[in-house]
Amino acid sequence: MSSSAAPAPAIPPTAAPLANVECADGNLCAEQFVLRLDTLNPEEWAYRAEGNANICFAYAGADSRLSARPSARWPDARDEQGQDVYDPTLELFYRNEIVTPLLGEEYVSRMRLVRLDTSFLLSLARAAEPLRPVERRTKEIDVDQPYGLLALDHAAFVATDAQAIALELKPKWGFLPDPSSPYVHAIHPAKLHTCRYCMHQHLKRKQKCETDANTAANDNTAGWAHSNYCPLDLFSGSLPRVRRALAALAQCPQNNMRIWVTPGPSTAASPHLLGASTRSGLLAMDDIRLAPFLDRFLDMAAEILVREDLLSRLRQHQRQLDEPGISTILRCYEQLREQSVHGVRKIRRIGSALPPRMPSTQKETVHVWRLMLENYRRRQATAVRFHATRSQSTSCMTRPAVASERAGALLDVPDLASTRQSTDLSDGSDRSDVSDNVNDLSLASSDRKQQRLLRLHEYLLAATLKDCTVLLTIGTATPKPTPVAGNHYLTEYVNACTFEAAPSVLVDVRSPDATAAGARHGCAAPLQVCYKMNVIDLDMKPAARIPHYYALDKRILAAYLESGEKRYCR
Ligand SMILES: O=P(O)(O)O[C@@H]1[C@@H](OP(=O)(O)O)[C@H](OP(=O)(O)O)[C@H](O)[C@H](OP(=O)(O)O)[C@H]1OP(=O)(O)O
Ligand SMILES: Nc1ncnc2c1ncn2[C@@H]1O[C@H](COP(=O)(O)OP(=O)(O)OP(=O)(O)O)[C@@H](O)[C@H]1O
Repeated sequence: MSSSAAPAPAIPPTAAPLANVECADGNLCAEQFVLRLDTLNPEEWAYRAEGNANICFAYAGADSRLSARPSARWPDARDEQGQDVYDPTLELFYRNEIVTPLLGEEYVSRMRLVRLDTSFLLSLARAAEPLRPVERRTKEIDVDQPYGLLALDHAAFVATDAQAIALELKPKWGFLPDPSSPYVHAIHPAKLHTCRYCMHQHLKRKQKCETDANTAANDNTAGWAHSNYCPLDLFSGSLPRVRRALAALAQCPQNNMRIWVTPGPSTAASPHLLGASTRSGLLAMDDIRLAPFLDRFLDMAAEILVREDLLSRLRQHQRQLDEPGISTILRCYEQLREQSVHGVRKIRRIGSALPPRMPSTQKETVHVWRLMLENYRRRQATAVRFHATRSQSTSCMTRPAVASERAGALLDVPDLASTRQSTDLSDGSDRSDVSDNVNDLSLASSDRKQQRLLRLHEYLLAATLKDCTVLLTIGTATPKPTPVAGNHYLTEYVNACTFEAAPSVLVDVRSPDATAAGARHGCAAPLQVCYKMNVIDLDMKPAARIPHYYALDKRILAAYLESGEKRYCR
């Protein structure tokens, strides 16, 4: 049990969007984000789930007025040789200012920082340990984290008692590289027809075999099932293909699909959706209680995924931000690191200058991210204009001519592609380190090194989008958000979020597919459902991970080529 000195600030129910407020020194003010929870009681928080970097606890207190259950999450101890210092204010900045504008406020809900203390975290860690997946227990929960992130529970409806089933999807990489990209020569031909996920399956299988061999398992492929899921199906926008993707995931979910159930009072329609009253929580895909309604549920989910724009946005940004490919980005990274070493003394002399090297302070990081977004958007706008012009006037252009014109029009960037092989990328002597300043990093700048920095950050943003998770929560009743009364310490947060971002939408699933599914289950009438979709796990990926990405990419490709499979994902 912990208590902090300051009282909880009131959050008005219609709070203005949580802006990133900068202090006079230009850094982000942590206090602007912080929600002080005076009475954090470990007994009110139950272990929910964890990933590779974060652990999530859900509110499980007895206060029935709080029908929404916010979840607190924070990263566990990280192992990036000190390069990866977790800065929660920076994480919120990144989420609010960089990711949200691309994915849309309707899909990314706001979070608050909460002060945590070690005794609270120790209690949670102790209670969670037996519930944690065995394979994750090699990492300890970091009980020294000063802050956690408070989020709405996206697997449930807020401030209502509506029954809900939540489909958690980790879609991964939804694109193949563009064959007309100016960077295509740096991309292995196999990657033009087989997607990253499908290739990765071979490496995962190999790694599983190696682990089992080390642990002397009898059958070294026991427990491993090769997934038939292809992200290109999920991202295709075509109902049958999306449904096929969900079916493949349901058959072999790996870490890409989970189903959560929130029980609630029965309604006339709910038995069709829920099938059984289930204790709140995770349902195994082979749980017998899931069987009666799984097909129908996935039919509805597929329909909603096709109607909503989220996957299409994710795919578009993944692909465009990833365009140079990891080999090119690795070269940028190496060059920028060299410049960091050579340029640092000169940079200090010019005070507020932002050099074309890896940012080393929060202020520089914020600045680079903002410029990256601006640069990216400008390039997108140029691409749209270019394509519009081309469709009017280039009917007799040859494809290579189009490609090079496109590169010229799109890439105010380095031509990273052509410099990749040249000595320029490994040239660490930098006059420009002295002359570049914050303003010089404007979009019109043709400075290659600055552009490398921005493209590297684009790649890191792509990495976030390639690893995020989508929660689609479906209920049969229309949730009616009502303010929560009372003095519980979470009340204000729940109320603020309920009114800021209660995105539940009523949808009438009347497609032939849904009706057919209804008929199969003895429910021919179309079912009215409400749903909400949210993206979670939008963590910033550290630049220090670039060499790992490169090494992993090589291992994935090698395992795929070694398998002899030749897959054509579309
Ligand atoms: O590189 P990948 O594609 O294997 O992705 C990693 C994920 O592995 P997956 O292939 O989905 O099983 C990995 O997931 P698991 O731990 O395998 O469930 C993490 O999501 C990791 O990100 P982070 O360490 O949490 O920041 C992910 O790392 P990033 O690539 O997002 O940095
Ligand atoms: N706001 C939320 N509502 C409901 N569940 C959540 C929420 N945030 C996190 N979770 C649950 O906690 C799990 C772990 O959180 P998260 O995905 O952020 O961790 P991670 O370490 O970043 O994951 P990964 O290894 O995939 O990168 C999620 O898979 C999800 O089940």
